[in-house]
Amino acid sequence: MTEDRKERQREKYRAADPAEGPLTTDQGVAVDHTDDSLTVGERGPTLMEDFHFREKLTHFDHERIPERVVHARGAGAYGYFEPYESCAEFTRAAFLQDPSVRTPVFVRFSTVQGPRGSADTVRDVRGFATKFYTSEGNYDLVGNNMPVFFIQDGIKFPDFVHALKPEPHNEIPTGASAHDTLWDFVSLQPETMHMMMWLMSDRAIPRSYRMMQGFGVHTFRFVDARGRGTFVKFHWKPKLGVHSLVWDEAQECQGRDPDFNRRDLWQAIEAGEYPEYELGVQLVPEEDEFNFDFDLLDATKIIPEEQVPVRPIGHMVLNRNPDNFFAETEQVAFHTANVVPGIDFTNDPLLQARNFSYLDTQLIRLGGPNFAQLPVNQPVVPPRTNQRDGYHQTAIHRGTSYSPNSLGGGCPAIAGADGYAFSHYAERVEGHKIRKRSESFKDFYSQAALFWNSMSDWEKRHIVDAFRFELGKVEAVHVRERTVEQLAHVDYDLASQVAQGIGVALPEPGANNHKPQASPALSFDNLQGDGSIRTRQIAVLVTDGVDTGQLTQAQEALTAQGAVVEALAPHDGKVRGADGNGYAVDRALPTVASVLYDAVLLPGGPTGTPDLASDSAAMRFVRDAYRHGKPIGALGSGVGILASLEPEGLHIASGHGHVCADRGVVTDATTGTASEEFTRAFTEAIAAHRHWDRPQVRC
Ligand code: HEM
Repeated sequence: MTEDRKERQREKYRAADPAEGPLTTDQGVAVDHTDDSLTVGERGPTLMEDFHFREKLTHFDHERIPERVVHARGAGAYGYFEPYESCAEFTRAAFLQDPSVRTPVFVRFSTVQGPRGSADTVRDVRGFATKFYTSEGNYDLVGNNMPVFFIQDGIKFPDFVHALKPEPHNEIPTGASAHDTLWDFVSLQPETMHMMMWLMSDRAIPRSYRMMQGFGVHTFRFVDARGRGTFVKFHWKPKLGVHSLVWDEAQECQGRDPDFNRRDLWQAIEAGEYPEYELGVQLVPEEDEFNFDFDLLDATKIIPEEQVPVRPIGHMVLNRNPDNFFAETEQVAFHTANVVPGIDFTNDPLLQARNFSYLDTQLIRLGGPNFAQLPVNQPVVPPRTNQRDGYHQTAIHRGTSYSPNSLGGGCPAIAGADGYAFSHYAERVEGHKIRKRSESFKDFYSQAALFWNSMSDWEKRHIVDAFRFELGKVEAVHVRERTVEQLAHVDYDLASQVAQGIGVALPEPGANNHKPQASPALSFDNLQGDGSIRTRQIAVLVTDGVDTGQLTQAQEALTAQGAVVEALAPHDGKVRGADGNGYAVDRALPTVASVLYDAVLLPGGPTGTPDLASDSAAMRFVRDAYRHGKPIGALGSGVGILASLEPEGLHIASGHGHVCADRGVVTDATTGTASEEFTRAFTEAIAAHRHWDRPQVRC
């Protein structure tokens, strides 16, 4: 660990500088003792007059606030956003005008269903909420890692969330969607089908917050300086590519490291590997509003990228971890209605509901109307409002607080219509007051089918497995059957495979008359990123007798490319290399597992590495890495360890050359060095992330 990192480690535990003075009460009175309460004699009762004791306990008793009603578990980071060029052509938003202007941001990633203390790697949507502290006030882009939503109208949100959340009688399951009430709702509300396809895909188990997309979901509106509107959909794309876990691994991760995604984000930023995302927009001129076979106001629909390409307009870098989780990540308050001049709403009924809901819920979650004064929520431009008083008011306002006002300038002036002020887009609307879903919202299956058709074979396999897992946990047989009937409207083959897995009758082919269209941009195969292996976690399994020269060579080659290499051994401390020298172990095998790493390397040694082959944790590590499609490298006698798993079905290519590579397993049994050829082949295997076409292993 570098000195700089060590210092940062120390810094995060440092409460206050002792040189600044002693411990005090809330009133600033110095305390002489904080470990024993004031009692009558050594064994007597505690005295009421111990104000330090009472204050300390009282404050502790009031430390909790309500968690978010959804998206309770999250992780946040600060950073900045820079546009690539001026976007004046379609928006007047100040932070999108000048490439030399950096706008500070705070981002919170989250899961939706589980409580604050639930595990990270559950099957769920991930929130991706960004607060831009712009020169014209705060703009919040409150998105998810999936571009569509479950419902079309926000009035269904309480119903949907009640169905999704743990069931009311026993509060089970935590952080999971595999239960009766959710699937009951889903099977009765077919507008959910498109989103359920996304939720059953690997998008719902991202490898890292740094490796997932983000979407604004709704169609918003850009407004230029002349007041002209353009429809816009927002996309975040991670520089490292889009990568996911596999379900079996995600489940094990929930136990091995419930903080897996949170830790990953934190550690990458601490290591200076700053997550980076490109912001892209799909732009639709207002006159083209009705040129699509779906409604732009329907949040259960995407605009296929092949139809309207995503135009990159800027990038965001996250480069600072918060200092205090509660103060920043917990108290941050995002709101879809926090917009700035140049960005406006559309009549999407889901968006309209959100524009009410966030502020409303934050009034209770953050205890009153003054939470915009919390440091993480404060705009960089000083607010000048007529809002006064209320719980937790920290400002000392002077003067009057009403308008119009003639008594001495106590009230801020109103910016002119041609000033920088926000003025709502002057959309013309008219109609009768009715409760009715638009006919243009009623195609529930075409885009669910589009998503399915866009998947590669391995993605389809994972989706079928996910449906089988989830519905297999549903007790009510009629709910299973009804869901399969819905799936038959999406794709009959999909429905049949699911039906077979969950033991229900095959449905009649659905009235499915959508054209077999695909959008290649939706497949993981086309979202691989820049092909680098930066920040990938590589485990090297070592034991006494290892060839330290070969090990160091491989380690240096991988770290030079930005990968993080950790040596794991059956015990902590050091292993004795074949040359007699000690080699430092990073972690003991019993404390870790393959699910916490992206790839594994087995170096060899002149006398072989028999200890490893007989270590059950090490062998399980290799087996799991193989099952989960992870890259595996082996050198010299390390290849023998892999070979010992061949009877279980693990496949190793054999060839005439030194280096053999097949479906992410890269070996070189003939040499004692990590040659350039080996390193290149292993690096390519890691960059591909996973290798799904391997034969199954028996274990
Ligand atoms: C496109 C659909 C939606 C997306 C992308 C979305 C996204 C998010 C995200 C990312 C958060 C977490 C914010 C944070 O990190 O603090 C959140 C929280 C929340 N969402 Fe949504 N949401 C959607 C739909 C809705 C709807 C329809 C409603 C209600 C009508 C709603 C109500 C809430 C509430 C009440 C919270 C908790 C906010 C807080 O306590 O600060 N959401 N949502």
